[in-house]
Amino acid sequence: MAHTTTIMLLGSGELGREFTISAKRLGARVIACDAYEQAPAMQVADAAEVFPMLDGEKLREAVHSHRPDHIVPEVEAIRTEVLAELEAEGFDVIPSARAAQLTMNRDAIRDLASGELGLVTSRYRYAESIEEVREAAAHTGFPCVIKPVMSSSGKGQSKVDDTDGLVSAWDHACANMRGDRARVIVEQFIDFDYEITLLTVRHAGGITFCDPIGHRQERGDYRESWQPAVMSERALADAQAMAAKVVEALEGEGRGHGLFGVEFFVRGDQVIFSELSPRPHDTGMVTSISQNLSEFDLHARAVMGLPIFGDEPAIPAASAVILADRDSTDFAFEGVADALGLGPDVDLRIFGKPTTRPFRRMGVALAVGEDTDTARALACEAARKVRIAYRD
Ligand SMILES: Nc1ncnc2c1ncn2[C@@H]1O[C@H](COP(=O)(O)OP(=O)(O)OP(=O)(O)O)[C@@H](O)[C@H]1O
Ligand SMILES: NCC(=O)N[C@@H]1O[C@H](COP(=O)([O-])[O-])[C@@H](O)[C@H]1O
Ligand SMILES: [Mg+2]
Repeated sequence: MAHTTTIMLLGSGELGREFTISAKRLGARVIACDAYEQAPAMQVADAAEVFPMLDGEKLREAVHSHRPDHIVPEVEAIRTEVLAELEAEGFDVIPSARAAQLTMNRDAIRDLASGELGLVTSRYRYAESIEEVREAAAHTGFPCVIKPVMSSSGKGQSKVDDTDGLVSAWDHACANMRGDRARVIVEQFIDFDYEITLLTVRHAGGITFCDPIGHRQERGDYRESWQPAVMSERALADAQAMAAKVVEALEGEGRGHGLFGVEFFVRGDQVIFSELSPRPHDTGMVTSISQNLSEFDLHARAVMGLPIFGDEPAIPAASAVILADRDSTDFAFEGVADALGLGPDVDLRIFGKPTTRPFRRMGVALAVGEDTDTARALACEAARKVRIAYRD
């Protein structure tokens, strides 16, 4: 009997919104979940459920009531023990409950990558008190980077130049961590030449890679990304081999299918593994303009078990973020016409988040160009033209 694929999306931000559009184009029904109403993906989904993704009871209840064919995590902070239970009951968690569990905790994924798989990473140590932070920093040396083991988008992260900075970095991490575990990773600061995200798709036909995406981060959060990033053949081959290894290791009891954003630092020909998302990556929003099938289309195909033929060559393109700078519940976007008026090589995605806060990502400008430098300049110019007009 014909059957409509139902997908339950856990987290409904900008990445989920684009994924929902891709999945719906292929005939899926999408139920978007997040902690607040009118989240970006909810505005384009078939149905919505509002509850905190860390509330295990509510999560179980929502899954049991909708009985989705696929459960697609969109944020990192999810009650992952419940995902493991649901997987054991026969639900398909994308890419697997193991992947969600390991990547939610920096210590778990780092132990796997560095310890079990032997990938090159920065020197690191964990700490659960200021005394342990001091010992860890003595091990990594200065400068070092301190991050809560549970956080994303740079929350609670600081770069520390000498022992004087350790107390405030520890306090900042504790104040901005997620969950109830006061635990940080202290990492050697890598003075990289550039950093990349390697979108890696694991699907029924095997593993395929997108062209590498270069990006620039501020405060641990991305500001601009571009594709294809120039890399030596050797560095690219090493990054691909490391990405394939870590992605394979995340399969667990699930199918392990989906798109992953694998992050690397590159210094000369040396490739250093940083972390990965078992889902579309924010820096990968550029693929909405650079690739025939975007990272969202590829994730939707991999989730739904649909054909993926191989590499998706990118044309030179870039993305630049549009950030809010204060709290507001009543605002509008100005300058959209000016941004789009820059020419046919420019496009925008306005996410439709119902409220702003300082540094919250509200939209992204996209551009193509003769080369990535031209595309970057154009995307940044377009992003600057879009302004948020606050009315409260
Ligand atoms: N050890 C390091 N050395 C140099 N730079 C680093 C290091 N760790 C992090 N950074 C910088 O901070 C950025 C964010 O770090 P990371 O990806 O670990 O944070 P995150 O909170 O997981 O972000 P997201 O969830 O958006 O991926 C990196 O992309 C890089 O620019
Ligand atoms: N680096 C992870 C990332 O970019 N995640 C994206 O941001 C949303 C949360 O945004 P918000 O904090 O503005 O609600 C998430 O739902 C996801 O789409
Ligand atoms: Mg990251």
